[in-house]
Amino acid sequence: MIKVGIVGGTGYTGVELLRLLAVHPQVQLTAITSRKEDGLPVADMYPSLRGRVNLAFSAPDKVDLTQCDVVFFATPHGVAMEQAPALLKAGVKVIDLAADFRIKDQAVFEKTYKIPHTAPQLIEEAVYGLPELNRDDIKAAKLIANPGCYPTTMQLGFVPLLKAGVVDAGNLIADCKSGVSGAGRKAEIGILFSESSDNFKAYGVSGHRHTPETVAQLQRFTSDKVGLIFSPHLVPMIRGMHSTLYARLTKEISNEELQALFVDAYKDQPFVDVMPFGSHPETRSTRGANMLRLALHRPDNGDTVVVLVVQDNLVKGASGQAVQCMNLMFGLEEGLGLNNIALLP
Ligand SMILES: NC(=O)C1=CN([C@@H]2O[C@H](COP(=O)(O)OP(=O)(O)OC[C@H]3O[C@@H](n4cnc5c(N)ncnc54)[C@H](OP(=O)(O)O)[C@@H]3O)[C@@H](O)[C@H]2O)C=CC1
Ligand SMILES: CC(=O)N[C@@H](CCC(=O)OP(=O)(O)O)C(=O)O
Repeated sequence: MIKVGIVGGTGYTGVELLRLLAVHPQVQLTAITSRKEDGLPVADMYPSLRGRVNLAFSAPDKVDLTQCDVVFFATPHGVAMEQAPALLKAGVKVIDLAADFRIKDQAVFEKTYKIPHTAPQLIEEAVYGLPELNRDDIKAAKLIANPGCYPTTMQLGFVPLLKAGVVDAGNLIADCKSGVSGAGRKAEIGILFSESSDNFKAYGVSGHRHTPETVAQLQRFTSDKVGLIFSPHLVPMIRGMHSTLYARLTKEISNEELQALFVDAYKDQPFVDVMPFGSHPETRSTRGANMLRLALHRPDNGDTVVVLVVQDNLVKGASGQAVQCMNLMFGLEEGLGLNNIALLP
């Protein structure tokens, strides 16, 4: 059994890890931290875990995380970088759901996140945890930088087009919508029910911290310079993300050939579903499931390809993806504990 620790067990991605790992056949939950809820039984806070998780939250300084085989950090940016060096030295694998190790250029990281990097020596060895594009490196990794939720949709939607060299890499557009749980479980005016329900707004259009992460990753798949306009929106639902991606075609290509690029790219990927050309994927078809679903369109058979991508921001966009990485790191079947079907309706 793999002994698992979770730092930040009370947040949305933390409790989503608990939901997935409580029924994972190869996992023994060993330590779950919270600074505010030290001593509180996990199931008292989350009754859906009654009878499934018998641990209590512990303050981070009261648990010895080196007894774990792997520690997930479901914490704000800047926490994992403080603790990862000692854990790795003790032979513990680390999966960070935050951005501490996602960006290889330290100066870009510090400018984007406005915090100094305290473990720059680990940036190079960290592996970007997107299994569909990095599977072999993840298998050998000791430190995983789990991708952001928006970047997961943008990469899996754009990469087959970039790899094939059929679009203008310098003018990619991503119009994305996230459910409110994407902002985490915290008291903030903008995510109060009365502010975010019956309302719809863009944010971060002049610059969002997921742009540098996404551009750097997309750049690996083309020799042309990548340019990306990314417009995130907050949509009044709890879970779910819908990204509408636009790219200008630069080569003669039929719709069948376009579709074949995606079918080929993802035919062996259990957690990416390429729908028939012209479909309209819904966020609820991924709710609670580790699944990213996409479909291609070509309006009026013109020179723009539109890729519609949906996922659950907390599962394929965060905790499910992290468990997928854990399975690969420990030589387990990639889908272990991740094969449930989305809730419908
Ligand atoms: N929500 C989403 O859809 C996604 C989130 N992410 C990323 O995952 C990470 C977690 O997000 P989310 O679950 O939404 O966040 P939340 O705000 O919901 O939860 C944060 C958790 O971290 C703990 N925590 C906060 N500060 C510290 C600290 N200094 N040391 C130790 N623990 C701390 C909190 O508990 P306590 O204060 O009691 O210690 C809490 O359990 C973030 O980096 C986020 O960007 C990535 C993809 C998607
Ligand atoms: C709705 C909402 O607020 N979403 C978050 C993204 C959540 C996520 O993936 O972010 P990290 O890079 O922080 O891990 C945001 O836009 O900041």
